[in-house]
Amino acid sequence: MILKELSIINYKNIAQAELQLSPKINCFIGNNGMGKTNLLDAVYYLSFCRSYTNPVDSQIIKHDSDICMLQGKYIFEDSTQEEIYSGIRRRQKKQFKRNKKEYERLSDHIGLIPLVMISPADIELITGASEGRRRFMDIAISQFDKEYLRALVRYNKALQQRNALLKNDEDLIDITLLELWEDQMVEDGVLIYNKRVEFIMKLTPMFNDFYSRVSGSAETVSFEYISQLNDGDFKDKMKGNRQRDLSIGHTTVGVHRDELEMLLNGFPIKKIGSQGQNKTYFVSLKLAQFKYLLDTGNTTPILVLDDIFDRLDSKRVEEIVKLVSEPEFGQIFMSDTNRESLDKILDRLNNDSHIYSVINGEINLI
Ligand SMILES: Nc1ncnc2c1ncn2[C@@H]1O[C@H](COP(=O)(O)OP(=O)(O)OP(=O)(O)O)[C@@H](O)[C@H]1O
Repeated sequence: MILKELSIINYKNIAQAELQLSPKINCFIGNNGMGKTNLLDAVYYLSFCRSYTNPVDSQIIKHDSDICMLQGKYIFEDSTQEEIYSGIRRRQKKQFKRNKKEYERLSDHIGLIPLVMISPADIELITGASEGRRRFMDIAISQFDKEYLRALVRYNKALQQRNALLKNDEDLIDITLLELWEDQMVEDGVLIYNKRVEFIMKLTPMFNDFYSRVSGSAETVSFEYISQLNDGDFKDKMKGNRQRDLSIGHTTVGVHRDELEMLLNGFPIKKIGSQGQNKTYFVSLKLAQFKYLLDTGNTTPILVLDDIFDRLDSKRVEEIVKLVSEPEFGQIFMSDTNRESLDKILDRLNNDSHIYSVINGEINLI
């Protein structure tokens, strides 16, 4: 599937843009702070109903405006078209429409326009808290598995409710209600766990393959899915921890505590990775996510590469360029600050490409 036309009004510093996009490569060039990431973020928004960089909708509306609008026209492999619209007003519920019809739930949209974004902010996957690594799994799986997304929404709600009960005085807690939320958490938690196990199992060889191709096999990498559900029954654990949870005031067992341990040459990459190795790691992880989505879904996802070549040596850049120019990669959006380096990359890609300049939020085809 490709994004054929994109219209933007008041998205961050982009006051207005109307773009007819290339089905293959779209490059956005400009100096720092000009709006390249904002443009790529708008493309991301139309897939996920939220910004990649800022979860607060009111902050994505251009500073001096009250309304922001995004519209994308997509064409699928079987020639069907989808028109996706989002309107965001300050202090109002956002509108999100598919072919002029408003979604009842935003989660219904997730997966329709699969997309993988690779950005410098992904360093958080390595250096940040475990929440970011769980979100990586959740976003990746939710794009092709509605059952997973629904279970995740129910699990999080049940967790919130259980935690709210646990904050009460122990004598005042309604145990029947507590058990009700626990049963819900167990039912959905087991489903989430099983799907995460399967996802990681299939993702691992793809990740290893990408990493060794990009790095020229210079390092060995791995990751491990760590969950309290790896051993023992979740229901028993939940019951066994109840007294402890009551005294602490929150739930200490469940898939909301899962972790993805990332290793480089057998050591935690968080502690020993160089900037280039970290970048190679998360780029390979995201490329593996792309491949997984491609193999699982029924349309080629959009790939968005925000400023990813910085801090990589020329050999690694060349390998990534070679990889994404393979036919299985479909439409690509990328940004860079340097026209010369981008030209070299495009020469090698030898593809149908559009190059745009981005200056203070104005976007023009060069
Ligand atoms: N809601 C908003 N309204 C107006 N401008 C905004 C808003 N949010 C962010 N900006 C502006 O957008 C600019 C940042 O744009 P962006 O992150 O896209 O830059 P970039 O071209 O990717 O730069 P870099 O090369 O440094 O990554 C900043 O000048 C910032 O002030």
